[in-house]
Amino acid sequence: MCTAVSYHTKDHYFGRNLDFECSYGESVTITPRRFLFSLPEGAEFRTKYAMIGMAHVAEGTPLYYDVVNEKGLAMAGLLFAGNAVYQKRQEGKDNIPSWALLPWILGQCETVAEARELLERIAVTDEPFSEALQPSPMHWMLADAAQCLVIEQMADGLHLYDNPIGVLANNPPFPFHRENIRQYLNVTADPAQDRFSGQELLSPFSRGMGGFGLPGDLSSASRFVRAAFVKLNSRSAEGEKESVSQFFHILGAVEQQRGCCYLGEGKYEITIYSSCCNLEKGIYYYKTYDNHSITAVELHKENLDGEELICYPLA
Ligand SMILES: C[C@H](CCC(=O)NCCS(=O)(=O)O)[C@H]1CC[C@H]2[C@@H]3CC[C@@H]4C[C@H](O)CC[C@]4(C)[C@H]3C[C@H](O)[C@]12C
Repeated sequence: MCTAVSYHTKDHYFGRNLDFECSYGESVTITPRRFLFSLPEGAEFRTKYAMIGMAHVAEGTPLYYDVVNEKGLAMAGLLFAGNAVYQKRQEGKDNIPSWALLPWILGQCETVAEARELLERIAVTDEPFSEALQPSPMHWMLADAAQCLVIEQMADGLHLYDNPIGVLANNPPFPFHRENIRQYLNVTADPAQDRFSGQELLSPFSRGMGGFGLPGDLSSASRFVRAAFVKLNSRSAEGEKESVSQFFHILGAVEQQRGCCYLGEGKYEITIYSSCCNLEKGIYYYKTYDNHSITAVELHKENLDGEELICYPLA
């Protein structure tokens, strides 16, 4: 499971929890401008914008999980098992394998609006990165300071959904989450009132009872609602420190503690890392399951016109 969030104070923030039973060997990875990506069938593309995010680097290629570019456009991939159906190569389309979608979009777009145009011409193909790295079934959240979009490549085509809530989890498809959240309209951060009898017969015995009914479990439908409630009610000061701190608290509302989600064979799903990126400043903050100190890597402190990927192993 995973949860992605976009959040605004004075600046704009984007990040995610990566929930899984094992790590793939990832590092904070900076791709400089004009980096060459090789695609199947001898195709290739060169990026225009530098980017920073969490990636597994294979054969010199960054395979991003979540990433932001120097223009403040951010994107994250979340598992979408059984619903993602990638396409065969198509004549007259930009054939982009699922593993290359993030750098394809962030390498050349400044905004969600620009990305939308690229996506009209794209076929997200089922070509694997390698024999060992087969395509993961994913859907994606894409955001800039102004907009948020969900991208789902399914059997019936490519779907783009405006996402004013600015949250994404896993299955089912986004329209389910958009409907499901409407069941929670009565949940409030305000003190509970006796709507039950309508005559002040009953009174709350605790603070927080206005939130009664907010789902507490780890299913993706529940994480979507809980992350949305916490994010939409979130109050923090405008500064960088307060905003980043608050952002990690939003993600903390949907984090996974080892033991609570059993997968069989002695395996448990946990929040492997949580990330938060300042879109304006290009700073990538993260913490891991066993290191709760926040580590930051700054895009603009690196040479973005270099040739090589820059990788920071996780602290
Ligand atoms: C497992 C993670 C999602 C966690 C998640 O969402 N868990 C919900 C489970 S549930 O939905 O609740 O059941 C996802 C998120 C990003 C993925 C990598 C993306 C690049 C690359 C793409 C290649 O094609 C295959 C290898 C590759 C390294 C990928 C491995 C793996 O797939 C990663 C880490």
